[in-house]
Amino acid sequence: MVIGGGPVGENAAARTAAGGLRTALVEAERVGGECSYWACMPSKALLRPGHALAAARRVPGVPVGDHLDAAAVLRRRNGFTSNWDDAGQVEWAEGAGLTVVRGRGRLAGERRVDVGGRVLTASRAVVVCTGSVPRVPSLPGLSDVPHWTSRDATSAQEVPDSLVVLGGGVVGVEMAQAWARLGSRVTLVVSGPRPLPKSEDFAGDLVADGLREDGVRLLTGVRATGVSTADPGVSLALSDGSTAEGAHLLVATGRVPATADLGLEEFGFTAGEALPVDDTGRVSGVDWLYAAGDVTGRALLTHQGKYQARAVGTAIVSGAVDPEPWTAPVSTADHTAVPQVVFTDPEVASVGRTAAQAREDGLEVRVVDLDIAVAGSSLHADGYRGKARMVVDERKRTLVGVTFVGPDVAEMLHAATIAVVGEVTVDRLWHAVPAYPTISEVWLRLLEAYGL
Ligand SMILES: Cc1cc2nc3c(=O)[nH]c(=O)nc-3n(C[C@H](O)[C@H](O)[C@H](O)COP(=O)(O)OP(=O)(O)OC[C@H]3O[C@@H](n4cnc5c(N)ncnc54)[C@H](O)[C@@H]3O)c2cc1C
Ligand SMILES: NC(=O)c1ccc[n+]([C@@H]2O[C@H](COP(=O)([O-])OP(=O)(O)OC[C@H]3O[C@@H](n4cnc5c(N)ncnc54)[C@H](O)[C@@H]3O)[C@@H](O)[C@H]2O)c1
Repeated sequence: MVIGGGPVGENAAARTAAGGLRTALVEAERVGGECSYWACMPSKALLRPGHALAAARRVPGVPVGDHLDAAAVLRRRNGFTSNWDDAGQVEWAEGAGLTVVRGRGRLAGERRVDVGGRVLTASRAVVVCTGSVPRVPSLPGLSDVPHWTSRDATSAQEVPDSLVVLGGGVVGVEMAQAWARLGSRVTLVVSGPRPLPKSEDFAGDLVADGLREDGVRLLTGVRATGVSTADPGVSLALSDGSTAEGAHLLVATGRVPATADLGLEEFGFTAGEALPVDDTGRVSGVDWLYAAGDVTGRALLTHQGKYQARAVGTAIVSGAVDPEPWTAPVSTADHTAVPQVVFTDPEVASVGRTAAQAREDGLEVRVVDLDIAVAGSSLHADGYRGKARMVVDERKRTLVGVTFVGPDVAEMLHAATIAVVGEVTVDRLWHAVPAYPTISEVWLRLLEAYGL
């Protein structure tokens, strides 16, 4: 039985059903989860038209207007969320052999789950895939002032006249750019020197430049100290004594695992904390309980959660005990090879460790940095600006991290992921010849700069 029918729960359930186990999928809101209705899909649908317009403007000879048709963009976004109707996803789940149970699941003893007073019992395992919820910072006034979370920012049916975004993580930068390009006056408040603090510094700097070019007022190095209502909207007091005002305030300060009200305390776990799991997804100390996705806090990304779900499903079906790393029931890549794309313009596409993380991990590291300036990039856009970094483990001569920043670099990421996961040596990579004239020729330049 799977609690939580987001992308991760769906995948865990489909895997056990395909393995021949009768599988129930318990979902409290919409089958498809946060990703389909208030996260990945609508946010990317809001961003894509702005990227297409910017791309066309960078190539002389393409006749384009100077602004987006916001109503058409919002209509297309509504289509990607099926107007927040999960009938299609339920149909898919039933087609995959799952029994969809509507309601909020709560553990009610060993292998038992209470859904609205009805207790279901799993013969083999229960998998918790309940995702995460927005982290609400303790900010004076915040609880009294209506504000947006990522749900509002991805589902708004009108372009706000102005928007203050608190938090310069992935949600903050993506939503700041999406709404700025749709015509909103956006202020982004970031406590550090640049947005995207978990990425390489140059990534945050280039994204900051992109946001400023789109008219975003970027305030760095300031903390929010309080929130109050203003006419119209919201006023955010800042640590330098100034204020940021807007029609709406988006609080984008991270997420916490959705482990509250799940009956986990009875098994020794703390509500609000991530469920500790091994690499097969088995929850520490409870041999019939598994978890995958955001609720584990391992990597808050749809693709990585789905990878964990495939491992969990395989582990449950096969009953494998202590399987080897890099086998199907084990999500080994979570530790060192997680890919992510930040869908801003410029995009940030990265996998594995940043240079700083690799050094912290005690690796003997060599870093190669380059501007992305090859025939493919100059053909792609006039004035193409981008950077690439390759982090090499000098002992093994393999890549442990790669970051590309620039327009349309997302599709270059999977090659880097294969190199990191496959521990391909730079000497063998030399023989992976990039096609001319593509942006991927930067791979050849990186290897030449390394000394090959
Ligand atoms: C704005 C935004 C944009 C994002 N964009 C991307 C992106 O582009 N790419 C990417 O990889 N990641 C992205 N993410 C992250 C991604 O959304 C999550 O990593 C992903 O949704 C996690 O999937 P999940 O199934 O673990 O959880 P969720 O998608 O949160 O699904 C959990 C499900 O469990 C249900 N549930 C919770 N408690 C119970 C209960 N007790 N009983 C029954 N059901 C319950 C919920 O209703 C929900 O449907 C984004 C996140 C945000 C906020
Ligand atoms: N394209 C994608 O893959 C994508 C897009 C959106 C979200 N996500 C994932 O969803 C998760 C949630 O995203 P997120 O942006 O909410 O979280 P995040 O952890 O990426 O960023 C939150 C940011 O808020 C800042 N912050 C925290 N408290 C603050 C405060 N009081 N004042 C000011 N700043 C504060 C943090 O320093 C951090 O930079 C992330 O793990 C992210 O990877 C992925």
